[in-house]
Amino acid sequence: MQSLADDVQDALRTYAADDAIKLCGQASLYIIATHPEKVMDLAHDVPEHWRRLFEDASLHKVVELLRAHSKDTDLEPDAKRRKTEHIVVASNRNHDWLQEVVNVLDRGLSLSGAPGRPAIFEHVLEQLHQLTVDETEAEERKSFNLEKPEVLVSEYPVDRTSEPLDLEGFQTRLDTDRTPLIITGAIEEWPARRSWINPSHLLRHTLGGRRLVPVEVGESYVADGWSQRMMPMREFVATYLIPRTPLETGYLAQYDLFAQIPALRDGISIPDYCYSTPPPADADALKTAGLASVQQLDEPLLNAWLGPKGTKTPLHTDPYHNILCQVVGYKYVRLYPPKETCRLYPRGVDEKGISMHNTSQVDMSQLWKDARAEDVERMSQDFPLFREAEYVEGIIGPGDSLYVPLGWWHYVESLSTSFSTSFWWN
Ligand SMILES: O=C(O)CCC(=O)C(=O)O
Ligand SMILES: [Fe+2]
Repeated sequence: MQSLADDVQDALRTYAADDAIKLCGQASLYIIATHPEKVMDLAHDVPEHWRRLFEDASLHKVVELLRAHSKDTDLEPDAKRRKTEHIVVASNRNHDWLQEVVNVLDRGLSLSGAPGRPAIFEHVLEQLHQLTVDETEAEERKSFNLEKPEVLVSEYPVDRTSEPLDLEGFQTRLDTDRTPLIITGAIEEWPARRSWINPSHLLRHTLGGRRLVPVEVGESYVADGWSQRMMPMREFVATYLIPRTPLETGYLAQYDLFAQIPALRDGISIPDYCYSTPPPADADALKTAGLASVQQLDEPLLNAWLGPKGTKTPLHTDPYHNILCQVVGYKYVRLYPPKETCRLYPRGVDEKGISMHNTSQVDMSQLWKDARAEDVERMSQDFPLFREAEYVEGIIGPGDSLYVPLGWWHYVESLSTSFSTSFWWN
């Protein structure tokens, strides 16, 4: 690891003179090199030049850790044994130097956004990938719970395509009909349809599961005790995805995992539908989406949604059209048109002052499956108009893509382990 540390150190030396000195003065170089942790603790949520310092401090810390590790392994005279030792030490999770390095890299990446040195981060991550690619883990031999749910018999099913739909066909439908649609077979060619089924694929492409990912822990984002935590992918997989009955729900939700892990991005592609021209949004749709007019996106916004059976995304709206692609597992979806907003009881501003107008007060999870009479009764007392609201519902399974028009309210609950990708566009 000495040579990787040298690479990073050299790269920092070459560029630091230009950047850090210009932005923050000569002393900053000394400070980030000698006190990287202190700078990293300070540099949250701040202007770019501070994020640049955070970035460089993170890389200096990485140099320190790599050097310390190579000193440890230098005690071992046999170079060949030393090489394998990297992997053995790395697999000893109680003393995992690699995890320490990855923690620093991922914190550096997520908090700074790597504004100045993405290539150095990429280089280090690629080298570490080579080191971990042969590791095997107990989780790798386990599988996800992908059992097929019972068929949903509904009076109000979401429309479903009966034959393949190309961009032109989708555009024609958009021009005539503004309702949700389940499209089958559109993502059959995605490599992700085959690879994401295996926990081993996720672990292999996240440095043996060491990459840190944000996980929402708790029943749903409006439930008491809900929190967000950064944790290694391996911990997320072992604690929340593999057990049939985990102690609590953990959901890697609405997160651009593909920007962080480009190897996963290779498994999918942006559906052509995102390049259609939606009809001008009607006033109801804009109002429910909290918009005066549509803000044009240059490119679709990608998000990963990875979780066990039982994740619940409360009834809400988004200010975009959406193609929600179901890659692995099953989800129940229920959708209400924008004109029903007055029957859906949007929330107000929460205790932290955050606007929750795009989220309904109605707890759908108690109302659709195995609903208890007393919950339904309480709900109709608290929200008397809710029962009258028109909706459509359905189950999306592996290979399905759900079109959610802008401003439509949607509730989503996973019925098995599930991995979906959403593409927000307009
Ligand atoms: O899949 C989910 O849990 C929610 C998806 C969603 O709300 C979205 O893609 O906008
Ligand atoms: Fe959504």
